Amino acid sequence: MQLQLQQLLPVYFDEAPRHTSEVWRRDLSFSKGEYVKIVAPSGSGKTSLMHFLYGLRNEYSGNIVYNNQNLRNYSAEDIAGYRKDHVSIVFQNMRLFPEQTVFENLELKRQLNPFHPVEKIAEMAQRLGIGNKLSSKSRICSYGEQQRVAIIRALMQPFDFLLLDEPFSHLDEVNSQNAMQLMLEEAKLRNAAIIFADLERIDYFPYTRLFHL
Ligand SMILES: Nc1ncnc2c1ncn2[C@@H]1O[C@H](COP(=O)(O)OP(=O)(O)OP(=O)(O)O)[C@@H](O)[C@H]1O
Repeated sequence: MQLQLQQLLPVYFDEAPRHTSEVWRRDLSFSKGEYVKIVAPSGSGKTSLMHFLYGLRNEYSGNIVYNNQNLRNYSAEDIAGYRKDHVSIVFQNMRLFPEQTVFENLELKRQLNPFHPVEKIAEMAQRLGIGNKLSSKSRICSYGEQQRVAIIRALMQPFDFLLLDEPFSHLDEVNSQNAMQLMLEEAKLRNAAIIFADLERIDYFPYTRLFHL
């Protein structure tokens, strides 16, 4: 299982300033089991990159190739299958259903392609300190609580690659470390890779490769 970036560049970026990037306009290949840290100052295209890799947007030159298949050639059905089985994401802006409860947000995701039994939802919520929020509508949860829900939601499905777009922006150090530990355990269970994009280096992500965007 390989995810390849071939000379990738957002179409809305100027070419000139990008020569310093270790990601844009490069040929890179990520494999299952790798922990990849991408340090990305604000505005360097972190969210763009994550959305491209998730198959949400394709305003880029170059190619993204998953297991020798170019994402550009995927049908809508192929993209749905790619997201269901192979790649999961924690969005920077969470994207929960505001009128659904925390439990419903998680269970909706779980039912699409169950990797864990339903009991795991409460177990993970307890572990991240939001066990008492399961029956609250997600819109009334704090940003930090919503971020933990978004993290657990990403772990409800199978994946080979877990994409993290500033997943701890609303969390304190202790909560971030707990959530990181859970994601590492879940990645290990699947022998999956983690691609973690953030503004800065953080100590508690044991990356095996480091890139500056
Ligand atoms: N669809 C688009 N069309 C034109 N410009 C865009 C588009 N999407 C993003 N940009 C621009 O590209 C740059 C990078 O945006 P992006 O959201 O990827 O950055 P980021 O590194 O995630 O930033 P932040 O850390 O501040 O969230 C920004 O200047 C943004 O305005």
